[in-house]
This record gives sequence, C-alpha cells and structure tokens, in this order.
Amino acid sequence: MSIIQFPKDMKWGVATASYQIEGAVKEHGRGESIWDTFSKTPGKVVNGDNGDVACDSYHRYQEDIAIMKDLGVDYYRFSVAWPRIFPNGTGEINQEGLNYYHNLVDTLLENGIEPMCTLYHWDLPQALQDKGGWDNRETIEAFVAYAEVMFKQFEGKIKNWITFNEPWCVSFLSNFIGAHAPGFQNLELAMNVAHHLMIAHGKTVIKFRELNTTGQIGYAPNVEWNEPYSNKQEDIDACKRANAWFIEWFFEPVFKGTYPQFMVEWFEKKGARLNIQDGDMEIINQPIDFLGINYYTGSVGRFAEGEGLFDQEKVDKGYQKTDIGWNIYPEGFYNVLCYIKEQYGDVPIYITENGSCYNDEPVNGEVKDEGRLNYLKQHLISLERSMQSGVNIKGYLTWSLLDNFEWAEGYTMRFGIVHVNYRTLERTKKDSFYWYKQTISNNFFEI
Ligand SMILES: N=NNCCOCCOc1ccc(-c2cn(C[C@@H]3NC[C@@H](O)[C@H]3O)nn2)cc1
Repeated sequence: MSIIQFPKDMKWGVATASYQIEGAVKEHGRGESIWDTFSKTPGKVVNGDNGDVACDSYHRYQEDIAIMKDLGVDYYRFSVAWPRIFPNGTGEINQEGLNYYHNLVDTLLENGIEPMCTLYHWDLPQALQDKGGWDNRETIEAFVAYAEVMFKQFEGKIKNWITFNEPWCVSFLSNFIGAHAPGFQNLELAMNVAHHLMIAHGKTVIKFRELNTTGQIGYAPNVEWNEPYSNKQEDIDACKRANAWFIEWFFEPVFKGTYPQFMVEWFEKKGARLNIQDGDMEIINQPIDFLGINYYTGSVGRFAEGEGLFDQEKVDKGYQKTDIGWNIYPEGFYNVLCYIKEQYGDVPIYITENGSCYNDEPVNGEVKDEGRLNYLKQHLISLERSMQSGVNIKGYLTWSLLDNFEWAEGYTMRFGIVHVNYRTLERTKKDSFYWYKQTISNNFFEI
C-alpha cells in the first residue's frame, strides 16, 4: 500500500459552466446565446437535446452549494452567461442577471467556498453572432465591457478570474471542425477567431490591472498530448504539430508575444493566413497570474501524409477508453504538464478541468462509478508526479460537479461526480464523490 500525498496548501475544487447546468434560458431577462440557436438546429446535438432546463441549477444553486460544502471543496469554478448580463451582448445591463450571480457568489462565500469565475464558457450572445461573432473585432470591445462590469460588480468577492475557457474549442472546434456552435468549417475563419479571442484576453487582463481588481486572472486552454509512435523524425514532427495546435498556438502569443512560426507556415500551406494588426501581439502578451489547464486525454500518433490537418494519424495502442470513447492516458497528463513547465517556466497552474465520462446509473440509491474513480486516481497520481518534477501546481478542480449538457453529445454523456436524473432533477452522489471527498479531507489517498 502506498500513499499519494499532496502539499498542505493544495487547493481542491469542482467545475461547471453556465449553459451546461443553469437552464432557465428565458428567465429574468436572459438573452439568447449561440448555444440556444445551435442546440435547436436539427442534427447538431444528439437527440436534439438543449440547455433549456439542463440541471436547473439556476433555481437549485443552494442545493448544489450544500453538496459542495459536504464535499469540502476550496474552490467552485463556474461560468457567467454573458447573455444574462447583456442580453444583446452590449448596451443595457440586465440587473436580474447580475442578481443571480450575486446570490450564487454570496452563498458560496457564506459556505466558505472560493468562487473561481470563468467569464466566457462558450455562450456568446446571439445578437453579437448576428454581427459576425468572434470574427468581428467589435466583439472584442463588447467582451472587455462585459468583463469590466463583472470586475466592478464583484470586486472583493470573486478573486479568481478566468477570461476564456478552451479557446481551441471556441475557435477550431467551432469554426473549422464545426462540431460546436456556431458550427462553421473554415480554417482561416477559425484562426482569426482564435486571434480575436487572444486579443480579448489580453485587453481584459489590461482592464483587470487598470481597475486594480483584487485577486488573480488567467485563462484556461485545453491541451491534449500526442506521443510519437517511433523516434522517426517524421513521427516526432507530426506529433509536434498536433500538440502545437492546442499548446503553442494559444500559449506562445501570451507568454512570448508571437505565434509559432512553424505552425504559421503550416497553416499558410493550407491556404489560411493570420490577420495580425499593429499592436495585437503586444496586447496579447500580458503577464498572467495563473494558467488554467484542462486535460482529458491523449494518444500515440505518427506521420501519415494527407491525414487530417497535420499529416498525423492516431495509433490505437489498445488503451482503455471512457464511455465517450476517449483514451485513458494519464501518462499524457504528466507529459503535457512537464512540457508546459519546460517551455513556459514556473507559471502557477490550476488544473481547471480533468475528468471522465462514465454513464453509470443509480441502483438502490447508489452509483458505482468505478471507472471514474480509477480515472481520478490515475490522473492524480500523474499530477503528483508532475509536482515532484517541479511543475507549479496550485490546485485541482475536477470536471464536473454534476452530470450536465455535454455540448454536441447532449445528455448522453455523463462527467459528473454527482448523478442528475434529468426527468426529476434529483441529485445522487456517486462513489467517486465520496472518494474525492475523502481525498480532499486527507489531502492524500492510498493506492
Ligand atoms: N483533437 N482533435 N479532434 C478532431 C476531431 O474533433 C471532434 C471533436 O473534438 C472534440 C475535442 C474536444 C472536446 C472536449 C470536450 N470537453 C469537455 C468540456 N470541456 C469544457 C467543459 O464544457 C466540458 O464539457 N473538452 N474537450 C470535444 C470534442
């Protein structure tokens, strides 16, 4: 029996997002988001599911906070629905929308739980999409104005701010692959969306500092790890490109003020060019207080001419998979964290999302989600290993507190440590909840 021990100042938490849990999409003046539109577009979401009700956390947040209090978390990472604050994206502020988040934050603080607030977790006001969305530079200014309202409203109450969740998903998954809202399939569009997101991030960090806002600010890229199948240079280069799509493309502008040239040239070969204007890179290159990292999976990859965007194919190594079909690859978690430290130094890191999809249902009031429990253990072992290797990990927040609307997969894929019955909205703590609760309390676990 051995023990995996975490440092005494380790922070533990859970994460959710507005469109995935809140519901109440027409309540108290909320405006439409691109996910309201996308989820109601036939064929975009499994079973035609949408976030109209979701987990109804808009009305049940006190119950959810009581569950978190029982869990013993330090942090609750949630996101604000921009369309609740600015129903049209800009212009008139919706006080009822602000009131909801004040009630949420006040209740968290009353229960000794620190809020970690994500300003953008994909629910762009539809009114802004109607004017080009993130492809339109005006959306950058609209976002900074929205962020400024939030900084001023929650000064001293929210001290942990994340500008953007998973800019890769917002740009490439949503505008090149087309699997998420708004669902375009244009590489150059996706690159310009990504660039505008990063400018909005930089301008928001500048605003945060100008206002002397109490607390810390960062962003939360999602990363994968592609391990070369062999030591052949073509396999190494192919995996470098695949990794850089998530890492260098979204890290270099922030940490170095440039885009990775080898990727710029690769995209140019594909006929896609960046539209960088004077001053853009200086704006993006703002020092941040922490880096959020979202990690789920990885794979072994090798060169395959003409395969995908990067002449790279995934190699099936027989890894076990979760119920959503993603490899269980804890070594990739260790590898990517060590790579980030090697490339970007000692930036404080919070794991802002790590979790797994297992669709176990309650039996006699219990949910025996052994797969999720094993995934958690394996990835926390990798996390502790990375800390022993000098990675500056400050905290770990698992995705997710609740089963919820998993985007294009709808309600068919469950990531929660708490089961949600979508008919009755009843919450049931899973075995993984009780294991995570014990791990948080002990700050260690046995294997
Ligand atoms: N890698 N190449 N893919 C090429 C082929 O893409 C097809 C689909 O791709 C993807 C890639 C990544 C994801 C994804 C989902 N989550 C989970 C959410 N994270 C934020 C939070 O809201 C969670 O719900 N994280 N990542 C989905 C689909």
